[in-house]
Amino acid sequence: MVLRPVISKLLGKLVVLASSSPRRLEILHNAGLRFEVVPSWFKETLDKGLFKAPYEYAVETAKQKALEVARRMPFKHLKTPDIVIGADTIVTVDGKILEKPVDKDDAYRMLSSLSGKEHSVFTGVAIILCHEKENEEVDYQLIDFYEETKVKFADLSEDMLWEYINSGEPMDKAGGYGIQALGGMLVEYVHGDFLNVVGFPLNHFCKQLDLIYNQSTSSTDQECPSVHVSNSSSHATSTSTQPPPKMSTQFSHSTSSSTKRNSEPKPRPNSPSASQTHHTNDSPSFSPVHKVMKKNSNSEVGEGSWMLVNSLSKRIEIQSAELQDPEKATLPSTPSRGQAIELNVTEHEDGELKKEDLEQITELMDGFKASKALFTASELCIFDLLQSRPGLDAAQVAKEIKASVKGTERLLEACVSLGLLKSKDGMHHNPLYENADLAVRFLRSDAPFSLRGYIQHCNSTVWPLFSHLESAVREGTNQRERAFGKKSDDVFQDTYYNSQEVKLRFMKAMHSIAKVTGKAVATAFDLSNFKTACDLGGCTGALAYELTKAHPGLSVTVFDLPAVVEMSEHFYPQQKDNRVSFVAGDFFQDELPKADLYILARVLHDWPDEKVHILLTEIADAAAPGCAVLIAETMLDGQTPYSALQSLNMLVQTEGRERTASKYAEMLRKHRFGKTHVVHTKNFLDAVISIKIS
Ligand SMILES: Cc1cn([C@H]2C[C@H](O)[C@@H](COP(=O)(O)OP(=O)(O)OP(=O)(O)O)O2)c(=O)[nH]c1=O
Repeated sequence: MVLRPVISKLLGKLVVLASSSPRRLEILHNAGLRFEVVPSWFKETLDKGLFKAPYEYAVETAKQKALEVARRMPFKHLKTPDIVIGADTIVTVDGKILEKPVDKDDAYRMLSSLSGKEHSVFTGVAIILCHEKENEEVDYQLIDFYEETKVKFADLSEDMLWEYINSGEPMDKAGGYGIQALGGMLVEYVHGDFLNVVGFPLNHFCKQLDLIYNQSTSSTDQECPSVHVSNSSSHATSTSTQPPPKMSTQFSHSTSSSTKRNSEPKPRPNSPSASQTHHTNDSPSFSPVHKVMKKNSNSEVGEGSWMLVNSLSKRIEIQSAELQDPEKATLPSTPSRGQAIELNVTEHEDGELKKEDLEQITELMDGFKASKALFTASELCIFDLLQSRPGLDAAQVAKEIKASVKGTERLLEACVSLGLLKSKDGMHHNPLYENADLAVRFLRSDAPFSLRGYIQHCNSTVWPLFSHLESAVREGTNQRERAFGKKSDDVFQDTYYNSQEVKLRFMKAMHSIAKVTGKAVATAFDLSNFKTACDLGGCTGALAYELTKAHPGLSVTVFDLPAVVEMSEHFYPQQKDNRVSFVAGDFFQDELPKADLYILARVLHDWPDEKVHILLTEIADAAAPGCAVLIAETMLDGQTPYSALQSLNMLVQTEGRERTASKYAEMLRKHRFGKTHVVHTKNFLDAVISIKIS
């Protein structure tokens, strides 16, 4: 069994499947592979128009899914994987690419277009071998391929179609069907790898692994070998980049155009055959990144390695530079950035820009309008009004909120466009409004996870501060004096010791975030070894109550400023959990309560490094060996806008910043904490725990 010899090569390696597909997980698990699952955050929005053949889109998407995880893990998970596997499955018919249907009508459209026809299913696969070097630089070896399987559907009646669609099965599957389940009833024949249709071409994958681990001339443990051109039924073109002088990053790259498994390899009309690829050494290749395949001087076609010069490698060069140290990453010269930026905007032959080309930039430019529409609707209590009285029209809403009909109408329509409200035709086509699911769950005041407090804080405090962002960038300081006329070196003394209304509003904001994130943080790690915890800056106790709920043997002391503690019972008047107590104090001034576990949730990001070290020194002095620190923050990962924008937020509001997990680990190490682990909770916050060593 070709996989058996390969498995032994993979044992002891950290293999990561960058996929949320249960089918892919099952296929690889059943084949005996042991791996971790880290779903990719890559948004599958590559412009299909940039690709000459459908499978190239699948291969590029698979690459980007795998690359995103390979880059993120050192930050988010504090570990570099050895191998990351990404995959993308698409269905093509009549030259169109069918991905997962967006709704039932889309599924109907897809399945109707497949009825009675033979179509192709392509799965692109990317394998990234990560070689971490002693100086923590990471060499990536990129191998990708695709597999095509032909599938023929029977003629499908309308009843059959809708019965299948209403089963719900189509919704998370490319082409809107699952051949391995009910969808099998639609299929007359399959030519090629069945598992490839389900989502992962296992056999082709095994052959690639065999090439990498059993046939390469040098072990992958030492350096990146070029992948040999295989003479099996697949054609493969091996290319490698000359590592850029300052980076040790190397890429070898093979794209194999697979033919049907049991047939003689033969070029197909819509895909490059090996000879075609070799001969097109200067035509723009099919990837959205305009690769120019240049044959280097001494290599013969098909034998040697090809010099791959493209903004893809430049873009990955930017990324691997970030891996070293985000603070020091310097982007290469503008041309490659220019190329990287042009990826999303294509000039068509006649020079006009198509709407979808501008969507991304328009969304960014309009983002602030969407936020302000949400904040305004929340301030005007529109979500609470429509929760108690759904089905009001604009005039009725305007009357209740004492606003103009004209303005209320515009605001309501904007909220509908943002998915916050729903509308349906009333009398004389007069729209009637009600809360959408998002509003019901997060925007009404009495929702269990209401974010209304945080939204009020954003509208009243963050928004005015962000309007001075340019000054904050120029000066490197928060903008409280410009926005509120108050010079404050201590945000909390200022917030908590001025008007009661400001103090309460801020606490409501912190409370709403803690309510939404509390359970994820409280359950991120097994805390059964700890009996007492001290939640420093624990505010209303929202996290403390989640901790005692999740860990029956744990008692939690919330340690916060006197002005906060006196207000905390306002948030839990009926609370009778005697394992949560409140102690007033200032963690920079006063002695910390003794505890086995010290918790810092959204605290350290408020302070500059030097203040963080003062606090960690206090904790290290109070904590005996074996005690722990649990930090809950959004970890900078160079990928998601949320953490980067949060760091801007800290710039305008405080003297603090967001940090990477590895930065927190490094700061903790200086205070004799080690064995640091991080969990990405898929919520606003990630959690880091570290044990006192001495
Ligand atoms: C055609 C076909 C697709 N599929 C599934 C496989 C994939 O899960 C899905 C195609 O969508 P993909 O985007 O390839 O994968 P995914 O979104 O499920 O997971 P991820 O992106 O995180 O890797 O369709 C079937 O399960 N059966 C089928 O017959």
